[in-house]
Amino acid sequence: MVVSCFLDLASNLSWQYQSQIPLVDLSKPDSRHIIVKACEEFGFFKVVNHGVPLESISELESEALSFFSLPMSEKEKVGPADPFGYGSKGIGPNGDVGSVEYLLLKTDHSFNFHKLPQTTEKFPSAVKDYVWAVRKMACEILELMADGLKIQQRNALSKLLMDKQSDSVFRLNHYPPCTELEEASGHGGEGSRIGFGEHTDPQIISVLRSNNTSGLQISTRDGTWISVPPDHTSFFINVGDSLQVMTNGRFRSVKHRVLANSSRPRVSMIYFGGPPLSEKIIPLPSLLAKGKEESLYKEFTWFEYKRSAYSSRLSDNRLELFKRVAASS
Ligand SMILES: C=C1C[C@]23C[C@@]1(O)CC[C@H]2[C@@]12CC[C@H](O)[C@@](C)(C(=O)O1)[C@H]2[C@@H]3C(=O)O
Ligand SMILES: O=C(O)CCC(=O)C(=O)O
Ligand SMILES: [Fe+2]
Repeated sequence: MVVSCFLDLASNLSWQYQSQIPLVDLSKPDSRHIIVKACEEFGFFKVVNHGVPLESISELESEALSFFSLPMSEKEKVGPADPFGYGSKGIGPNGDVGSVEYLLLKTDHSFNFHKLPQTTEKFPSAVKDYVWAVRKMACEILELMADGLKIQQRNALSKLLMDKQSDSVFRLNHYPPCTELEEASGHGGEGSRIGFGEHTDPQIISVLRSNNTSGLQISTRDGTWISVPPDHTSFFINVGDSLQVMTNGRFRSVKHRVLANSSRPRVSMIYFGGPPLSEKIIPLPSLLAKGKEESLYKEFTWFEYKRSAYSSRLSDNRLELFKRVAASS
């Protein structure tokens, strides 16, 4: 009986990996095991049967497209991104650039949309509904992770996103299409036009959804880049640096990037679930309790990690600074 359950799970897992990207069906009872395996191996997986209403997704996509098609002078009224607001090409404060324009928002709805024209009047409520639904799904996934890791307190991770003080962020990215001229001049080849340079996300969990345009790639453990086939009806989950620390390195934060080589525009919407600023980012006690395992990381708060992240370049390994130096035996 035990053996047959194990075989069922194993054959199920190999099926899940056929497209290289782990696939999690949230309606299936075994999803917690697939989530844990995917977070250990890739720090990344695709989610179907997620329960986020399709109307709320398409409503936001159409509002985002209307925003990005406004004249530059209108978009600049809610810029520059410092870090919140509209930004074009420049990513973060330290000189990183990409073929992308974006709108970066706090999830507390404090962003001032009033400077935008009347045509965008439905934009704030579309963001609000979408963020609410996606946060709910992110919490469900974090609870399945806790189950899969056999952590007794199911909400040990999700409570951080539900906290009123949660420091979560929402980002809309627009990658303009590659022009015929660029394609003719040899652009469009592997790595030639960076939309968003390689990086890991600093938070706990990121929930990404894009239109049907390709571009997203993830790095595997051995450093190979694999392209993520786009699927506008699904979500993609990234393990962030904070979750890597909270699982004491058992889950890995995934390195990813976007190549903007397509002749069609790419629009993506990403919810970055973060803890309150004062939260200590330390391994979950039950993951350390069993054996002699010690934390691989120094103790720090989310505020300290974020401050350090914002003084780093996009591709820096930000966790390196927070690693404990192993005691020599
Ligand atoms: C270069 C940078 C942009 C970033 C802040 C940073 O200094 C390093 C982390 C970057 C990142 C990556 C994930 C998210 O897109 C983001 C909003 C975040 O929290 O960390 C961005 C930051 C940004 O664009 O402000
Ligand atoms: O736009 C995308 O598909 C990914 C962007 C990203 O990784 C980010 O905004 O952190
Ligand atoms: Fe990212």
